[in-house]
Amino acid sequence: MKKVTAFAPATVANVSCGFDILGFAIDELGDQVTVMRSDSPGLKVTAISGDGGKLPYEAERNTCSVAIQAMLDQLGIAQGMEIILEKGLPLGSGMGSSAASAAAALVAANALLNEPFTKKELVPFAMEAERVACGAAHADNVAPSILGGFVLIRDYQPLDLVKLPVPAGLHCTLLHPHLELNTSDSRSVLRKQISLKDSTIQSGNIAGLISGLFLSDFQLISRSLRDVVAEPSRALLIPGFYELRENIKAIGALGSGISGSGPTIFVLSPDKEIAIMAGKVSEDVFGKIGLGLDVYISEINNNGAYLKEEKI
Ligand SMILES: Nc1ncnc2c1ncn2[C@@H]1O[C@H](COP(=O)(O)OP(=O)(O)O)[C@@H](O)[C@H]1O
Ligand SMILES: N[C@@H](CCOP(=O)(O)O)C(=O)O
Repeated sequence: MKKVTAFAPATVANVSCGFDILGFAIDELGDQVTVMRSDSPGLKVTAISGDGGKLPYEAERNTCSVAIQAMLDQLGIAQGMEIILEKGLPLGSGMGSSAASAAAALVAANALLNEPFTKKELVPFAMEAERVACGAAHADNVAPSILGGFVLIRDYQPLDLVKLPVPAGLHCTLLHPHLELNTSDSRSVLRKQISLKDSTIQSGNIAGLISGLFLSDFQLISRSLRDVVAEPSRALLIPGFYELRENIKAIGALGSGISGSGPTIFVLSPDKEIAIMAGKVSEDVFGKIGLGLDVYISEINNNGAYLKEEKI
């Protein structure tokens, strides 16, 4: 096999109460990466589209090549490869953009090398790419982008990933106001210490959210979508955030929160109709503020990154 293309989806990290330890994958939106064997040594990013000319071509800085290099280092081989990135995700949006590039690159390169790794084993390589993109090797975007569904990172050392069930009917609305927030900047505004009281509240909510997913209990999910760790500092960077939350609750959505480090806001709904209504309500809120908005409606994507094309 000489050339492989893979797609990896956008993701919602944190899901309110799961800072750095929970994320889920979205349908359709994502990045596509083609990887080709090359006779010349090293990894070369040869084309990038859809990024407005903003992303780096240097192999040490692009998350596609950083992730593949980590994989090759583990295998102890020096296979040369050319990489083409088709960026489908907006940058600095909170939808796991750097993660989707790395996830697609890894799934393609793994296929090119006849699958030496399982999908789960690819996650640590993608985490190295996150370290380069935002300074922290967090897995709550890369794990769901590769594996699909809701993924819990029970521990980082050693990495312990748990795929969680997805209740039937659960829908997500992603509201992307036209602002750019860098993950590293949004991490720098976070408090370094939290109180015992906040730690108790956050633990109760993450346990409640995970129980709600297992029990398909929408009301329990709704009560648990609360974040006292990251949201209080980050919501200040997103105009309309709290007004939107009130309007969303009024239409019967389960709740809303910051997607990853923002500015995108995610809304979880028990069905598609409410998910669509959530988009309409948000257009009003952001229209009043004078901010452009993109709305995406999706079920939870339970499959994650996949191969699109292989050429012998
Ligand atoms: N393929 C890529 N290679 C290198 N940097 C990337 C790539 N894709 C996105 N980035 C950059 O990584 C940084 C962090 O992005 P990311 O963590 O994905 O933010 P978000 O998920 O909020 O869009 C951003 O500055 C973004 O431009
Ligand atoms: N847990 C991370 C998630 C960052 O997600 P992104 O999509 O904004 O990169 C954090 O909260 O910093």
